[in-house]
Amino acid sequence: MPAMLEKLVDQDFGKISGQIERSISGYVSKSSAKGLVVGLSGGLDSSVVLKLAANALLPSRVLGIVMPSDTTPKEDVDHAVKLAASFGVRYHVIDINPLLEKYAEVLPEDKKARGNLMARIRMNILYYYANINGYIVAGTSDKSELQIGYFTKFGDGAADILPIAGLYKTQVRALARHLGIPNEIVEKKSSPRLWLDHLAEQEIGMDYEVMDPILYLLVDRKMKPKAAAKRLGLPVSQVNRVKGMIETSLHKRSMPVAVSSINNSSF
Ligand SMILES: Nc1ncnc2c1ncn2[C@@H]1O[C@H](COP(=O)(O)OP(=O)(O)OC[C@H]2O[C@@H]([n+]3cccc(C(=O)O)c3)[C@H](O)[C@@H]2O)[C@@H](O)[C@H]1O
Ligand SMILES: Nc1ncnc2c1ncn2[C@@H]1O[C@H](COP(=O)(O)OP(=O)(O)OP(=O)(O)O)[C@@H](O)[C@H]1O
Ligand SMILES: [Mg+2]
Repeated sequence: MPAMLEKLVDQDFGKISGQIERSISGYVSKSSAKGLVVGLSGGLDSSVVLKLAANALLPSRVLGIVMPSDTTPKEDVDHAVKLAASFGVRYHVIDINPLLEKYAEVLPEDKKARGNLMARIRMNILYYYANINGYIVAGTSDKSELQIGYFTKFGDGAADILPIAGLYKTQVRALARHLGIPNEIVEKKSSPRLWLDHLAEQEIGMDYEVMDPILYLLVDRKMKPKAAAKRLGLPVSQVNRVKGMIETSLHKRSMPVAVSSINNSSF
């Protein structure tokens, strides 16, 4: 394993999970929320968030929502349901296909927009359950996805708290092992499942094991691409590609821009 990647994943995950769990319970009590709701895909990130939430709060204050579509493999649903049941967390399974079909009756066809619509339908359902229970929504984005904008704006990117926002994908995988998440989930290739055969690393065009050290040097160490490339023994063009993804996705990590220039301070 390359040295920089080894450094990233060689962490005290007992300490890290404890810190995240205290942050979750601290925020939940400060916000007077009765609990947390999280979308369960049967993938790595949501499984880790579920476990951290169940550790941080009583499992009875955590609600998991499994929302398969026609592009969700059955084994993902099985993994999500089994995991929630093993933690004693309540869950609902809601098939979002009828909703997608209704949209398809009035919208033009587009593969990517339909995928993003899935993420936004799921967001609506999570907030519905947050509303009726007095809960808040736990998002599952990790630092890799957040920094390159690999999420649907106002879809899976919409949440009230982001428990694993400080951890790169490779670190989330290592944390999952520490937390005892089943191997069938830990070893699953990351996928948004927004269309058939959709794989994250394929769409991004880079493996997380290569991208995370680049992100670390650019984002945390604030290194210039040339220096980062030299440090990692990679072509500078590869580092620049990651830098480009960070820059073009800035709008996804910011509040909508108030383009009006009206200044009320003179009234
Ligand atoms: N400069 C700018 N300033 C302000 N807003 C800007 C903008 N550029 C685009 N936008 C807006 O952003 C929209 C594009 O963003 P968005 O709608 O998110 O769409 P987009 O970024 O094109 O697609 C979402 C990507 O995230 C991936 N994803 C989604 C969900 C989950 C996961 C996962 O890892 O599980 C991954 C998905 O596979 C896809 O590659 C534009 O239609 C426009 O409305
Ligand atoms: N079928 C689904 N049911 C419920 N929630 C879902 C479903 N698909 C996606 N989500 C929600 O959207 C989030 C983003 O998906 P994403 O694929 O990034 O995460 P993941 O599946 O948990 O992990 P990985 O990124 O490793 O695949 C999920 O963590 C989950 O909260
Ligand atoms: Mg996934």
